[in-house]
Amino acid sequence: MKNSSFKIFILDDDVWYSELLEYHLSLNPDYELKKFHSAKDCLGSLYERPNVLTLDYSLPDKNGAEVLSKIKEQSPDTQVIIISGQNDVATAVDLLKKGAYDYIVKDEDTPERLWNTINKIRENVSLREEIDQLREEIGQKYDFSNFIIGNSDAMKRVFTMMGKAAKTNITVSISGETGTGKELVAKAIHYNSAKKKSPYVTVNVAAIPRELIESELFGHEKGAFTGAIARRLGKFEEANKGTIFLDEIGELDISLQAKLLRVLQEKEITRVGGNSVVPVNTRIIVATHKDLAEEVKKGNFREDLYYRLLGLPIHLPPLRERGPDILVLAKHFMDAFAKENGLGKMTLSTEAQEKLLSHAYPGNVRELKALVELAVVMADDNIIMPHDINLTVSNREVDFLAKERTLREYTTEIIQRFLNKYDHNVLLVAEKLDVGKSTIYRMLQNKELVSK
Ligand SMILES: Nc1ncnc2c1ncn2[C@@H]1O[C@H](COP(=O)(O)OP(=O)(O)OP(=O)(O)O)[C@@H](O)[C@H]1O
Repeated sequence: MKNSSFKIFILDDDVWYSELLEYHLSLNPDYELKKFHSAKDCLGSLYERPNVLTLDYSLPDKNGAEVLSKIKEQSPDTQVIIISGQNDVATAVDLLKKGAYDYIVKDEDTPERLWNTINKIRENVSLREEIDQLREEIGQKYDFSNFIIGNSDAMKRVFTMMGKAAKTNITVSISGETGTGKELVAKAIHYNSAKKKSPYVTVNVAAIPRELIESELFGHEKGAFTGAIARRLGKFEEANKGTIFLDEIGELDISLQAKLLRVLQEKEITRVGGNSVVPVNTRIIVATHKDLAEEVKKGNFREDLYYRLLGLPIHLPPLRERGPDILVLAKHFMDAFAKENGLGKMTLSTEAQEKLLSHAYPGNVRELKALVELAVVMADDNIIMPHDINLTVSNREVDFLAKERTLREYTTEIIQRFLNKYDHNVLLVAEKLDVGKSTIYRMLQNKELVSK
């Protein structure tokens, strides 16, 4: 039990009787007992929040029902047990309706009955505490700052947007390069929202063959097509009252885009091969690594659907723009992997840190995680050295040049990489690259570069 001490107030103007109750209850050393002989004194001490209060119904200074309502007002969690000289059923029913926990008539069995009732209350209190604690633990598990790592300004902005998204049911569109954590963000929004106890269903639009996607999303009736041997519910129905996460939404076939738009507008679906409409109440989160606005311009994505889905946009910056987060994440993955594999405490050498900072991470966080895990396996003496980090899998120069950019974009990227590498020491970076420090300051001010 979490609270070993359990506070009980005994309110009875009969001094002898209250001492009798006190004597019986004091047999349990966990009970902290206090006696009061007037309603006024007792009500004045309610700030101590007793767990239980035994209330003599006929007090000289106040009627029992009145005292009960004051207690419920001032200390709603206190359980009140009425102790009455008379067996008056109508009064008992009335008091129980007003929130009393039990009504006990004074006779030779009273102490015994009181003892049992209090034990029952105590059990309930400890169960409630346990439930509260479990709820808190679940909340913490999904509290995004615990499992989405990042202290950079860019990630702080993402956390702020996530907080706003979690408070309402607004549609959320998450953009960002591959491996930046889009799916992680979607999940965290769901588990921090009011829908957290309802289903969270993921559909990777790109992974489902074109001819199956409609039935996957909206379900089908028996005999709708060859092979449809039974009715099957679609992901939208599965996610009813919860959240559906449509990953890679940019890959949705244009013919299905119209159907999805209709579902969003009407808030109902029709299963493939069916006639009846099924209402759905699902929060939608979509993600894409594509620039959807660009896809709209190219005619690959419907403009009306684009605006429907845009909702609250959250952009996940590429890892190379998160500055010091690279090392924070690397250490997180290193510790987690070492712990999972019982390898003891690992250290990342300064040279290894420099090597990690100088890489561009086209695969973003996913790539960093894989690199670090391999490095932990390769490391001798629990220290990761530069040669344990295998960057050849994705040659950084090739990556850097693969995507054609303007000279200005290259310049920005180079300065950003140097800033990351040299702990955002502007003077040092200006010296190393032989550019004016005011150029760097100006670019930081214009948010072309990301500061720490
Ligand atoms: N900020 C972060 N903190 C901790 N782990 C992260 C973070 N971002 C991403 N990850 C981890 O990196 C991996 C890739 O993340 P995720 O699958 O969410 O990316 P994604 O953007 O959805 O990728 P894709 O575009 O390929 O679907 C996962 O293992 C995820 O747990």
